[in-house]
Amino acid sequence: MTKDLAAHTPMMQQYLRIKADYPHTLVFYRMGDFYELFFDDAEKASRLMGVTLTQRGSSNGNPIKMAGIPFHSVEQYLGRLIKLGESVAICEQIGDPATSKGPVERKVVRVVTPGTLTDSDLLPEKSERCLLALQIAAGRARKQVQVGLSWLSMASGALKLMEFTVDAHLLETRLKQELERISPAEILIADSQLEQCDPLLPSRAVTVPDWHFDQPSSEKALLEQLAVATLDGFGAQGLTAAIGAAGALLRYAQSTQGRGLQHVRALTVESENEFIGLDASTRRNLELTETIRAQDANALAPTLFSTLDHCRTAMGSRLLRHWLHHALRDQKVARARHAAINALMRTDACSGLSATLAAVPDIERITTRIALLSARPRDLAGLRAGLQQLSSLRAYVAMCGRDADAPLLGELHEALATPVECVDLLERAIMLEPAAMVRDGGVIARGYDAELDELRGLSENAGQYLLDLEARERARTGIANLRVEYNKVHGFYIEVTNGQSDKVPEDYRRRQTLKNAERYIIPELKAFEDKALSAQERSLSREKFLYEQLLNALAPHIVTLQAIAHALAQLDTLVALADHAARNNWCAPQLVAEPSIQIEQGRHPVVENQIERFIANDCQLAAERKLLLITGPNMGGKSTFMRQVALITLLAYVGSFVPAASAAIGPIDRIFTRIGAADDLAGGRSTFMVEMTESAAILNNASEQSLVLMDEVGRGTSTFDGLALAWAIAKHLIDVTRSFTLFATHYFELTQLPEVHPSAANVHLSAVEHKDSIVFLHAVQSGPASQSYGLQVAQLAGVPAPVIRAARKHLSSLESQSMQPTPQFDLFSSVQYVEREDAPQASAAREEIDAAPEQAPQIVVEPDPRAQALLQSLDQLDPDALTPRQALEALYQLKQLGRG
Ligand SMILES: Nc1ncnc2c1ncn2[C@@H]1O[C@H](COP(=O)(O)OP(=O)(O)OP(=O)(O)O)[C@@H](O)[C@H]1O
Repeated sequence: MTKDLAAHTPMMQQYLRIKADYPHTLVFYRMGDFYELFFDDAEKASRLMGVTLTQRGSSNGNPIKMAGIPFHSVEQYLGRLIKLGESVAICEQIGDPATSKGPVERKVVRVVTPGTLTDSDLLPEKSERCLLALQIAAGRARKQVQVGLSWLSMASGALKLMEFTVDAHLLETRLKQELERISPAEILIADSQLEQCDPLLPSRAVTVPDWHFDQPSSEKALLEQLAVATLDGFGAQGLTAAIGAAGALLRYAQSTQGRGLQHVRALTVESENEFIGLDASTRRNLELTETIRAQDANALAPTLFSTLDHCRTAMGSRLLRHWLHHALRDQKVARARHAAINALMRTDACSGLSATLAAVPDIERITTRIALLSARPRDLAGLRAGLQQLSSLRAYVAMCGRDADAPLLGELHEALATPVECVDLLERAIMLEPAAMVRDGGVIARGYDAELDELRGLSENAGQYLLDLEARERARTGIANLRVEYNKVHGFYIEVTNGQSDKVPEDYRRRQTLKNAERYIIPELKAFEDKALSAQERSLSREKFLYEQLLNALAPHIVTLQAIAHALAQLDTLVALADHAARNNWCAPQLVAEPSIQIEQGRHPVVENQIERFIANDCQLAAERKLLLITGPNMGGKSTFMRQVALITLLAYVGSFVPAASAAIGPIDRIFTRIGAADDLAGGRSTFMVEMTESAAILNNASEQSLVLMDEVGRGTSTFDGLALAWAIAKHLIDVTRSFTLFATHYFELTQLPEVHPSAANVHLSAVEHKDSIVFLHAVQSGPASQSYGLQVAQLAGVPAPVIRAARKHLSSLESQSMQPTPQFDLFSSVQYVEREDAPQASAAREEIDAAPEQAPQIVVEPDPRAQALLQSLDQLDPDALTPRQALEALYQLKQLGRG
């Protein structure tokens, strides 16, 4: 279409020339009050936005397909397109239609892309949207690759680099892990890397020419951007691949904004081992910020983030989300946060802080918009209001004894000093309640600029002036019905009816003759007209000028404002964590040097708020006890227990208090989970394949300081294969990786492992059978479980009675062939029930103890008449219907029954 430009209308020629620079981007082409899209863009837009596809004449003999949207609703359409991963180039009229020959000059003023958003209407409030550039190079050693990453949150100005070397066959897993952590909204790669990278990336990447990744020019661009002479101060020396990526990233980011990025002033280099490693599936399994079933209706179910997010500012919520995904291995950082939370909880500063923080707007994003000159008047009024809260926030922080016990609060106190000059400027310059748009006027405060005040005075006082003039002229001429008026065509005039025209003075000059009247002008009125007519226009343009000047005057404060925003975010997050800890009775964890995960009375941070009575459980792991084999019935609480241990460990390193009576956690480098059995049909991997891939990653990467959760490994294949694999995996974790491991299984054979491996121990989740049903006690007890209660659980789940009956029949026939038991049945065959005086959950609960392994498998069920009578009596009791006295009597009766 573009080949033969001359054959098109001049307007289409202009469009096609612009479109040629944005072949993969939808071009919103401004035509008066509309943005219009043409040709393929029009078709795509009509499909994606549901707008009508029409035609706009023809060009070069072909009809021009067109779709248009009104300019005032552009944000709404942009929002929809960005959500779908599209980018949009906004092309405005920049020439003056009055003086243009041919089509008005147009230019793309910005490109809106998913990874470079800064508009408050398009950005999610509580999460970051970042742009990431990626470069893969050959590693120094054979079969190794070097990966350079650079990412930028345009909305906050945070620019980061990371570089790592990895064996080529582990590239995919490793890259996925980082991408899941960083979660970029848009990825940039070099043209020549598309083929290699495409299968590794979660979404389609944007490609740019290879030379954009050129290292020397990228380094130069980075030095210029950061206004420094060397990158050494940031620890970025020698990160060639990552620096190349940063260069491409900055170039792209600048081109989308159509201007420099004056808010990108610092660089952070992240190292591979800085954070507690969480791979992609672990982040999901632990439901940190998304539920496992994020795609379906359960998306609204609570996550760790949604449970903890009592933040009062969006900055705090974003930081909390970041902390949950970036727990630092360094215990010092977490300890400082624990101390700050402790100090906040000691006083009643929290409620005052919460209330004050609620009045603070998103200073981080406003600062970015100031830097990009896109801040709106209400952004500035909000910023002013937020900064005015700083002194009272500081006073609350001071109440918490910031120095000795909680140096972090001391640092925040310092960072929250009011930037007096900046606040003063905003107070003087911006009206108390400014208009939404500068173009509407009513933004700059009175007294800020004498010229503006005068112009405003002129247009505001025009009415009074005209009345005064009318009165004066009536008196001077004696014409009682003389009127001073205005119309658009003739401007101001003095109207005198025909009967009075002989009284008209010399200095009146005729402007217009009507049937019954004459209209005149006098020099004074003419002078006023010149001034007044243009006053409003001039006052609007003066305001616009002053506003731009104001944004420039705020530029030197950007770094300070960013620091304040960061301090506010930290304070808000700490207050939210303190608040949650106080409300839910969480404790301060101890981070210790010894290998240990010792949790007393631990709870699941999310589930404890979901159900009425959560049973707390201990977890004891140490150098000499590193693997717990967890058995127990389905629905018994195994997964919940394992997850809660992982979450408590992670929360301790995030710097939060934890849901437990006490917790002592040693150094942790990674947390791995192999939980659930999800098919990866889209990725072409079966349940078992996913299970084994995840297990392989764990066995290859876990260390002595890793925490590993293994849930029913091996169940995706045949019983014997599964058992054999589970056995071998558990042994490897005990002997080779020596990681802290929670290993839930239904294979009874595995419960023998502790006999040969003293660093392994058996625990189980208890349950009791009652009539044909089952009561889960959810308590973790030592020793292996004895029974699966699979049929009872199936019955609870609504499996039809005939199926349950058939299963029961089949089960007994299998059990009677106990000479050749399958391992699965072994688990439930060598049990006997005995009654124990100290059973903790209920006097009628039958505790299981396992028979010695060498005993022949047999089922010895001794129906205990006392227990049955007790259960029956308990069953008949309705606690809600009893008076206290009746309850006491019932208790005596039960006691009596128990004695037999
Ligand atoms: N400690 C607890 N206190 C109270 N309720 C609990 C506790 N742990 C788990 N539950 C409840 O029991 C249900 C089942 O727990 P969970 O999924 O952990 O069992 P499971 O043993 O892993 O089951 P399966 O073997 O079928 O996967 C949970 O949904 C929760 O409501």
